[in-house]
Amino acid sequence: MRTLMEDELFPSTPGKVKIERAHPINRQFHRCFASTSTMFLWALFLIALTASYLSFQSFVSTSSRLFSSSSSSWGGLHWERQIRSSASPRRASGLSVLVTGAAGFVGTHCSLALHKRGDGVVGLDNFNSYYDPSLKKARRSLLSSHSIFVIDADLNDSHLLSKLFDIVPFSHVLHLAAQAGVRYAIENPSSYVHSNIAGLVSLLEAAKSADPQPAIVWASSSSVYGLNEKVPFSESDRTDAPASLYAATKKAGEEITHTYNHIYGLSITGLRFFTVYGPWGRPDMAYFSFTKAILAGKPITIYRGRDRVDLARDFTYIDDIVRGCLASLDTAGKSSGSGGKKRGPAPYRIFNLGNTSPVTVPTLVSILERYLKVKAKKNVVEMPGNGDVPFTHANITRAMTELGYKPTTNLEVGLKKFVKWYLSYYGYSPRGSKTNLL
Ligand SMILES: O=C(O)[C@H]1O[C@H](OP(=O)(O)OP(=O)(O)OC[C@H]2O[C@@H](n3ccc(=O)[nH]c3=O)[C@H](O)[C@@H]2O)[C@H](O)[C@@H](O)[C@H]1O
Repeated sequence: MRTLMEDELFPSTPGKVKIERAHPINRQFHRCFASTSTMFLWALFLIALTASYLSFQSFVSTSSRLFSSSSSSWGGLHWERQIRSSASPRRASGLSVLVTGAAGFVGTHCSLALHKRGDGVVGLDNFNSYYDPSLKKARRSLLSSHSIFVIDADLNDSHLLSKLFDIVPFSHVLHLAAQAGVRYAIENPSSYVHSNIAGLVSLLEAAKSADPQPAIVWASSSSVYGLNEKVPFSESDRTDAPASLYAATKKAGEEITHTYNHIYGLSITGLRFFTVYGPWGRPDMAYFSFTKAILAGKPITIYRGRDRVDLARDFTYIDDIVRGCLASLDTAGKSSGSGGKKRGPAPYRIFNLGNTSPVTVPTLVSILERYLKVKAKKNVVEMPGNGDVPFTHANITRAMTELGYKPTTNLEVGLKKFVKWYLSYYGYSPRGSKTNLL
């Protein structure tokens, strides 16, 4: 449909317009008027373009503020000096590693282990409020007491990432930053897209353009096996039936990293973690939230599968996972490209990092009851259809062969260490009297 303005400017039938001989001054006036109105239209167009750009920018910065608990600030000579110093290895042929999600559970443990053996480590974390940020800040204090610098910024800040790779020729990235949690995806699906898809691509873009390109080791998840019924789960099993959006974004991550390996020659290692637990763990996970509730005398909800079958997980202790992560970094193989250009093929690997001995959820609860010396108030309900899977069980043959991975901590021993940490961190005295509530 033609608009009024079009009709005014471009008459449909020439015969409709009476052509008058105009006076020269009149003609000039008309020409001038015509060019002024064209300029006016262009000006309008440019204003509209600028306005939409500015509103897009403000949308981007608003959403990144929404996803991050604090506005990040970075830059300056002092800041760059801190980054360089933290990234410098203290041993010959040491690695220089950017750890994303460094104030997270696995990120903190890996950063400490890398630093301990003399590698350089720079951390990145957006300190979002998915779970208590004060725990993340406490982990950061632990890291800074070992001179490990953690930048407070979001993965989607591409300016920051490219600046970081300009300042430091990182040999490796250990990418652990993610929106975790299987069931929370029902409540906040976009947070999974923001971190696990957009954030991942933002990181890979920066890494592929870096010179040198780092090797990437990153956290996928056992959840990619979804409704797979073949046990134990092997890396070659099908992973095209995810049960949650979390699982789907991790599976997408495996495909996305594959394209960056294929097009740009980035060395990629994806690690499928199996329900990792331990000291400094995640408060949203069952072993942690059950501990809090049991000590507070509150009931816990235990999910049960179809036909009253108990759910089971291949719970894997944090120290075993850390060894698997470091072995992955050590054996990663170099990226083949530089500055965005592929120069040859690069490794693409996927490993299960599990414990190979699933334990049921009621057994987990009974171990906690024993260590906490408190009986749990149990509320057993049928597993809701919110993304959970009935069981997980890792085949770790590939990780054993190629990484020398060998888990050594069973759930009994691992939970004992967790409970000891929990009681001391949250201020419970040895005799059981609380000095500081959660
Ligand atoms: O391996 C993974 O890739 C994932 O592991 C972890 O997921 P899950 O294995 O689901 O761990 P977690 O929540 O501790 O529930 C454990 C069991 O307790 C059951 N469960 C849970 C809560 C509850 O209230 N009741 C209950 O019975 C529940 O049904 C389940 O059977 C990570 O959170 C996830 O980020 C991802 O890394």
